[in-house]
Amino acid sequence: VTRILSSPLRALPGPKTSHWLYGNTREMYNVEKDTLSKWSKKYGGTFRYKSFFKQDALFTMDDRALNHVLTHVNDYEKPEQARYILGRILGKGVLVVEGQQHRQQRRVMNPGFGNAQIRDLTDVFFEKAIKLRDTLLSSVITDTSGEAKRVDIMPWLSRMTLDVIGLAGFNYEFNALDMNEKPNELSQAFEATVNSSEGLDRFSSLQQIFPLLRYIPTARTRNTDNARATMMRIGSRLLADAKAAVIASEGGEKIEKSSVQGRDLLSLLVRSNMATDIPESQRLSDDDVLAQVPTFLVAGHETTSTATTWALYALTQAPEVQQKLRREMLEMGTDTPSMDELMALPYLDAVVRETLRLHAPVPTVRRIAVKDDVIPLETPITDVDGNVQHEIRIVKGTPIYIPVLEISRSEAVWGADSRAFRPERWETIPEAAAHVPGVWGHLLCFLGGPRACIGFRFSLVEMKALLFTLIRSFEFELAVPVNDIGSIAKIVQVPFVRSEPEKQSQMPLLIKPYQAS
Ligand code: HEM
Repeated sequence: VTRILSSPLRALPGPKTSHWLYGNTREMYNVEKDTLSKWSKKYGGTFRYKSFFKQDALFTMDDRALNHVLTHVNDYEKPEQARYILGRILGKGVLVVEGQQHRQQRRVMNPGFGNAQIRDLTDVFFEKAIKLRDTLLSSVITDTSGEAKRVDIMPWLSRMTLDVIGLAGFNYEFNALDMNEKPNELSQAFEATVNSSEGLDRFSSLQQIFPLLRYIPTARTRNTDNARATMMRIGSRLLADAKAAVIASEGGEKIEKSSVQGRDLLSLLVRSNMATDIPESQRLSDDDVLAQVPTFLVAGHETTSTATTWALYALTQAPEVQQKLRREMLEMGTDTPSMDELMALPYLDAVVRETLRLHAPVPTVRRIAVKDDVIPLETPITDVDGNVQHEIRIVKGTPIYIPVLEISRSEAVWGADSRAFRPERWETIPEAAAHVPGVWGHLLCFLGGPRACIGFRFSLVEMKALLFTLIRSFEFELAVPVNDIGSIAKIVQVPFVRSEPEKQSQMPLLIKPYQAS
């Protein structure tokens, strides 16, 4: 109560509270209602909202404020509820830990995600993209009459990125694209954990808010525990393999070039952890290394497949862009360009940027202030008493809401047509976008600062390999009227069909093989 009465945010403009327990949080996550855009027009880019139990919280789109929050990682941590849910699935992986532990993990992991390491994985991206293309051609679009076929592309892209993260992440074959294979043990375990955190029921939501309730076991928690045990068992085997391969290669044994072993993220992590420039005290324990296996799965699988799903959707709505992109890529006389050739295609690059600007898979990020602080502002605000404020005082425990997607769709930054899909806009980047504190592309889709997405290069090359392969081989149209497509916030923001809500997420496309005229 004292926190509510003494909150320095009380003088900031902001919406009324709609619920004693949830505050404004439920409206904020309802993407369909476009609430954030309405509120930022009404109250400005920085305003107060109410979090759980009507606690004052800060929403900000201000570059300077965001830069402050994202770079002071010791003062702004992930909310405990988010860490609790992720931690139950991942253990103490890099997505979950904070402070010294996080710095230590990032230090050992960073070398695995460099340009050279991703270059070495490009053949895996193409192998699986081509496998997807061939499976679609041979088993899904079997009609030879040239008629387009309706296909929900989401599960296909999801299988492709699962296969990629398995192989490139820890040298494991999921064979998710194999029509004849049953889902294997690891993919079943992974599905079980994701399903148990998706669409949380009321009791699980309450467990997040009231930690004591977490001690009450439910069917959901038991499922998660079982699935986690399976992931850990298989992960331990993969870790042992990775260690053996690294030791063998240090001993001069040659690893066959066609094998992924030794190039996958887990092996690179093991190698970096053994490197002589890492002091003994800074090395990761086996448990810490193991926790990165489900971390890679959660962080690197649906994110990239969802982004690619939205890219295909956007291309169906801009047929001239789809054609121009296809022309650029067909000019390259190979199915498997090198990473450098792929990354040098200018229009493909603009299409990927424009997709991640309009359809950032992670639309919001939240943080909690762990101490009292003063946040500087680029754009001063006028509070409800008429005072102009150049900085904002906040107290320990204040939630901060970073509206990743709202910022990249903002008219103030991207102009009056900010909600239109127009890759050409990337030829001249507006001045207002230059200061967005993101690690990539003047966007916050991969966040910024020391906790920015470690896998952003990995996902960009993977996404481009997918688009390169699919757009050269197929023509895509939307199978339902465009107004029927909505989006819904799950772990990532996914599309669904409004007239078929029971099917949850899907992206029905009409697909036919491309034939040059
Ligand atoms: C389009 C695809 C992707 C998007 C949009 C994306 C987005 C993000 C975002 C927004 C964060 C910050 C989350 C937060 O701090 O609250 C993040 C963190 C992370 N991402 Fe990605 N990601 C993508 C692909 C990948 C891939 C392919 C991998 C791994 C192979 C990956 C691994 C990670 C990891 C390990 C973190 C935690 C980093 C840390 O806390 O230090 N991501 N990602």
